Formats: sequence, structure tokens, C-alpha cells
Amino acid sequence: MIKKPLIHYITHPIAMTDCANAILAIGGSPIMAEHHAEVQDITAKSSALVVNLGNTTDYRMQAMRLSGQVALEKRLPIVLDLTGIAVSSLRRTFAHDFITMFSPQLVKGNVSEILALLAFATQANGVDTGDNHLTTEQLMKMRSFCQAHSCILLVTGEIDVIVDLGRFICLKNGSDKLIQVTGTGCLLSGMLGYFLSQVSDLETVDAVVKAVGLLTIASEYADKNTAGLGSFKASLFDYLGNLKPNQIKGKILYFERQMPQDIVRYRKDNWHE
Ligand SMILES: Nc1ncnc2c1ncn2[C@@H]1O[C@H](COP(=O)(O)OP(=O)(O)OP(=O)(O)O)[C@@H](O)[C@H]1O
Ligand SMILES: Cc1ncsc1CCO
Repeated sequence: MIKKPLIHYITHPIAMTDCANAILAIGGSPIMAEHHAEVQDITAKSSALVVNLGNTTDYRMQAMRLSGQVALEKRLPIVLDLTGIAVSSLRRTFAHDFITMFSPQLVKGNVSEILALLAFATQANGVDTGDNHLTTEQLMKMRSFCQAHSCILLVTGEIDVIVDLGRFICLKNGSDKLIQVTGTGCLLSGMLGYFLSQVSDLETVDAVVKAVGLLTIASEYADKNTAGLGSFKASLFDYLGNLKPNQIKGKILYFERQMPQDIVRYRKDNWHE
């Protein structure tokens, strides 16, 4: 385990400060560098690379390619956050190329973003999901994608789904205030980079469960203790920094199956919206 791992996160300005603060709160050291003359050196010194397609620019996409190459060579964990790809063919093309070239361990998006990656039609509303339910066919296609690219998919939403080569895991914690504050998904990606930097490849799924569990359980505590969105956000950071593993253990609402139809049923039975 690396003390204060350096997490190189190439991302957009909308949520950059929150992402850095979330990484700090959980014990990492964030760096958001994107200058082409320095990103390779910085990635080489880092313990994980996270790239996020929100509000993208040509400059930032090229920084991601330069860093992706170094991360691949150094076998660092890479997280790709698909922010906005459901409404942008530019981002979709970039995401596919990035996955082919640099083999990220983890590809993350909301339901609309993951469906768009797999060429399904979506009801996306900009960076927000417009889709909630998943079909057996869609889940099967996610599994095939993981097999083809040796990656894990994280589909966020009221019920998060982790897809790997042989199983599906649903995580049901969270607060609906998480979608009323912008950038909580982006902040989760930074946390995922931190948790992946702490484990070997074989433990990637456990690290994803821990990261999602920490954010969503922190959001439940914050929701209980606050009335509005401003104080919710402040409280969320308090809990991210202060929650101890034993306050999370036993609270994660976890459901694992191999068959996609079991996941479709579970999501239908447990969906609140
Ligand atoms: N309706 C909901 N109820 C409870 N938790 C939710 C809900 N929707 C999302 N979450 C949680 O919020 C976090 C962010 O997921 P979301 O799907 O909003 O990401 P996103 O669309 O990428 O976010 P952003 O664009 O704000 O970065 C996840 O941890 C997820 O578990
Ligand atoms: C990138 C971006 N664009 C609008 S809001 C936002 C941050 C959450 O995705």
C-alpha cells in the first residue's frame, strides 16, 4: 500500500477542485496536470491515471493520449470516465480509440453513457442520464465489451452496476442529492483512481466496491444531517474524510449474480424513482 499515492487526474474545470478535494479527503495526493510538455513525467511519477471526457478540448484529449501511453507502459491503473459521450460523437470516437490503445482497467459512466459506448440509442440529457432501466441484451453486451477489452465497466445510477468478465454486482446505497450536485460522478472517478492504486489488478472489483461504497454511504450520512444542497455538499466532504472502514462495513447493499436476467429483475424490484 502506497502512502499518499499521487493520482494524476486529467479532467474538466467544472468539478476539478471537488475532485482534488475528494482525493485528498481519502488519503491521496491529486495532480490535475495537462500541459503536453509535462504530463508524461507526471504520469510516470503517479500511482494511477484518471481521464474524464467532460467539457473536453483537443488539448486535453492529446494530454490524455500522452499520459495514457506512459500509464500503459508502466502498467498503472487507468480509469476512463465517459462524461458526456451520449451526446457527442467526438467523445464516443475518442473513448473507443482510448480504450483500444491504452486498455483502461475501469470504464465508468452513467446508464446513458454506457449505453452510448455500446452503440445503443439513449435518452441522455447532456451529461445527465435519461435512461435508467437495463435489459438482458444490454447487460450481455456490457459483458462482451469487458471480455473484448479486458476491462471492468461501472454503470452509475440509483443502483450502480459493476460488470466484469463473469458476474454482475449491484450496489444500492446513495442519496438522490448526489445527482443534484454537479460532478459527483467525476469525483467518484478520482476516488476510484485512488482505490485502484492500492490494489493489484486481481482486486480491481473490490476496489470499485469500496470507492462506490464510501461515496454513497457518505452521501447517506450527509443527507440525514442536512436540509439543503449546499450543506449536503459540505457534509459529504466531512464524511469522506472521517468515515472509518467499520462505519461502512456491513452497510453496503450488495447483490451479485452471473445471469443478466437476475440483475434486470433486481433493478426493477429495487428501483425507487
Ligand atoms: N437516484 C440516485 N439515488 C442515489 N444515488 C445515486 C442516484 N443517482 C446516482 N447516484 C449515485 O451518485 C454517484 C454519481 O453517479 P451519477 O450517475 O450521477 O454520475 P454522473 O452522471 O457521471 O455524475 P456527474 O455528471 O454529476 O459527474 C454514484 O455513486 C451513484 O451511486
Ligand atoms: C462536464 C460537465 N458539463 C456540465 S456539468 C458537468 C460536470 C458533471 O458531469
